[in-house]
Amino acid sequence: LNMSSLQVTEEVREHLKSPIFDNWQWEEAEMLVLLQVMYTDLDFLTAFHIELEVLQNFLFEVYCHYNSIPFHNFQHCFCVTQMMYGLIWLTDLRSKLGRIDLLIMLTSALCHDLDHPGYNNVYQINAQTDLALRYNDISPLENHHCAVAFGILSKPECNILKNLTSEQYKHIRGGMIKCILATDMARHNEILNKFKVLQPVFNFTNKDHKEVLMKIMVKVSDISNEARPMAVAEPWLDCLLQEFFNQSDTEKLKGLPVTPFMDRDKVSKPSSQTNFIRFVLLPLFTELTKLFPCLEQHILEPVQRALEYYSDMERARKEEEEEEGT
Ligand SMILES: COc1ccc(NC(=O)[C@H](C)Nc2nc3c(cnn3-c3ccccc3C)c(=O)[nH]2)cc1
Ligand SMILES: [Zn+2]
Repeated sequence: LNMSSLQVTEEVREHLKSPIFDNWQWEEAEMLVLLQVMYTDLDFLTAFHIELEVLQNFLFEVYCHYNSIPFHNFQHCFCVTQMMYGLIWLTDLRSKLGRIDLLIMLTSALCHDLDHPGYNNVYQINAQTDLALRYNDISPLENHHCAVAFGILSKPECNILKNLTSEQYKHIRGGMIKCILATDMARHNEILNKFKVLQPVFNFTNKDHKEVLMKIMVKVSDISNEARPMAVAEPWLDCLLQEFFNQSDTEKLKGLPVTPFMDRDKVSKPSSQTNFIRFVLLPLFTELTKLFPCLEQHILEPVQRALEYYSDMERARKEEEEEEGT
């Protein structure tokens, strides 16, 4: 895999900074080069003395540790990292946070679902898997993703952090652990409520304020598919439901409890998505937009359009059912 082969045009570099970037147009090998562009364009290589070859080894090793499953695969990793990259430029975070915090956010996005098995925490705990056993039922997946990330970084040829001071390394390790563990949706309300308290009085020099914002930015990037054009977002929902249905099929086979919004006999795509957008996405994106008003047009409005799209679909389906019922 010759990473420097693909010459990235200026136009692609600019497009890479926008939330309308379409992942479905790109091969995985090209995505690896685009990830390399993100690290170089944010000046991480010069700032942290990262050798290009070590970055390429790191990115390739990350690529190898994502599994070929319907949703939580390397394409999802790329989307989340690309959204994080876009948000950093759109909000001009480079002028508000230190470069080391940007490195934490981008690398957390890149690593946040490493080696995801396609079965969520509820399954891990109910099925008493090795991961649930190892992590005592406490965010088993997110603990695993983070441990795999630092397993990769422990290899000298992949260690992009090797030329940092021990102070810097401690700060990055602590930040990545907090940000990756924050992607457990069971903690969604805990983290959003903390941000809601801080947002009106947000202080970019306050350590605790910055920590909550970094967690929110990784969370927003992680579940942001619906902020992309519908042609890009809708296939992601099909992939997600495929993975959820695989899990609920397995749970039924094993006699384990089945999560309602994962049950292929119960889930309707439009109604589950309207609920998700209304009760999870919009409150989260609205709060972040209060801190960065420029995000209104880039992520809030697309999500509001997505809500209308799925609400119309839901209404049409209901009318069809009523006609069939008569
Ligand atoms: C509070 O914890 C929750 C809340 C909602 C959901 N998921 C849903 O409501 C449904 C299945 N929809 C949904 N879920 C989504 C999306 C993006 N990521 N994502 C997702 C994927 C895996 C685990 C959790 C979530 C939220 C999306 O666009 N839609 C899953 C966990
Ligand atoms: Zn994810």
